[in-house]
Amino acid sequence: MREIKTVALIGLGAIGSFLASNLHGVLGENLRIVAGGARKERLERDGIVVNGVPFHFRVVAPEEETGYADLAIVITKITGLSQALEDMRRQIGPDTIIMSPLNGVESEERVAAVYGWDRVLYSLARVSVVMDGNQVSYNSSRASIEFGEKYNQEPSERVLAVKHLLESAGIRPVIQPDMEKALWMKFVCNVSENQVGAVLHIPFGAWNASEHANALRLMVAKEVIDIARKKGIDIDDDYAVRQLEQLKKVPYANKPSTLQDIEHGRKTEVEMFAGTVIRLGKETGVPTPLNEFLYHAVRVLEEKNEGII
Ligand SMILES: NC(=O)C1=CN([C@@H]2O[C@H](COP(=O)(O)OP(=O)(O)OC[C@H]3O[C@@H](n4cnc5c(N)ncnc54)[C@H](OP(=O)(O)O)[C@@H]3O)[C@@H](O)[C@H]2O)C=CC1
Ligand SMILES: CC(C)(CO)C(=O)C(=O)O
Repeated sequence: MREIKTVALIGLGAIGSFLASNLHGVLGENLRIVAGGARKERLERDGIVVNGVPFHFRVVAPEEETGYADLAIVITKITGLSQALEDMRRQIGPDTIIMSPLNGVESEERVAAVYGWDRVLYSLARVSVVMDGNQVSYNSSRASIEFGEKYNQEPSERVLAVKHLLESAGIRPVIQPDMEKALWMKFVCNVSENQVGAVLHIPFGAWNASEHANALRLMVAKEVIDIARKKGIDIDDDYAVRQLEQLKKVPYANKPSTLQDIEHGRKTEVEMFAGTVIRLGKETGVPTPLNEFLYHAVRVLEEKNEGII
C-alpha cells in the first residue's frame, strides 16, 4: 500500500494546528510547517498550545530545499491561498497529493489551476476550532476530516493512504461517496452560520437558544440549497433544518471562524461565502437578497475594524 511518510502543511492557524498537533505524533520531524520571515520566527519562538499541550513543530522557509512531501496540506484562509500555493512550490513533486480543507466550494479548483487535478484530493474539516494568540482549542470527540476523490464508490490507492495516515494520527477520516456534494453541504452551513453569526455577533449556542436566530440561519441556507439544486447537486430542503441537531453538539460559546476574524480585526472570507453565492445566484437564476445583505453587512464590520467608520 502507498504510504505517506512526509507531510508539508502551510497555515498553522486554527485548523492547521488541529491537524499538525495530531500528525506530529506519528510523523515527528517529517511533519514540516512551511512559513517564512517573521511568521517563521514567531512560530519557532512561541510554538502553539493545542488543548493545553505545547508544540514546537519543525518550521521550514518556502525557499528551503527539503525534498518533496508525500502529502501537502494547504490550510490558510481563502485570502492567503494564492500566496500559500506559491510558497509550497518546493514541497510539491510529481507524486505529491495536495489537500486544501478550506471552507467554500472552490479551493480545489484554485489548487488544480496551479498544480493540476492529478495531484488534488477534495477535503473539508468538520470541526469547530477556536484560536486566540497561540492558544488553540477544539473538541476532539467531534472532529473529522471528510475527503476523497470527487466520487469514492471504490476508494483509490491515495485515498486509502490518506485514510491510514489520519487514522494513525487519531484524526477521524470520513470518505464521502460524493465529495462535491459534501463540499456543498458544508457550504450551506458556512454561508448561513458563519455570516449570520458574525453580523449578529452570536455563538453557536444561539441557533438552539433563539428561534429567531435559527429562522435567519434557515432563510440564508435556503438560497444556497436552491443554487446547489440548479447545479445538479441534490441537497434536500430540510438539510439545514436537520443541521440544528449537529449544532446542538458544538460547545455553546464556540464562534464560527468569520466571527473570530471580525473579533481579531482580520479580513473575513465573505467574498468566498456571500460573494460566491451572489455570483452563482446570477449564473443559475436564483435570487440571493439575503446574501447580498450579508455581504454588505460583513463588509461594514470589516470597515469598522479598519477605522473607515
Ligand atoms: N476555525 C474553524 O473552526 C474552521 C475553519 N475552517 C476553514 O479553514 C480555513 C482556515 O481557517 P482557520 O484555520 O480558522 O484560519 P486561521 O486564520 O486561524 O489560520 C490561517 C493561518 O494561515 C497562516 N498563513 C497565511 N498565509 C500564509 C503563508 N503564506 N505562509 C504560512 N502561513 C500562512 C496564517 O498566519 P498569520 O496568522 O501569521 O497570518 C494563519 O496562521 C478557512 O477556509 C476556514 O473557513 C473550516 C472549518 C472550521
Ligand atoms: C465551525 C464551522 C464548522 C461552522 O460552520 C466552520 O466551518 C467555521 O467556523 O468556519
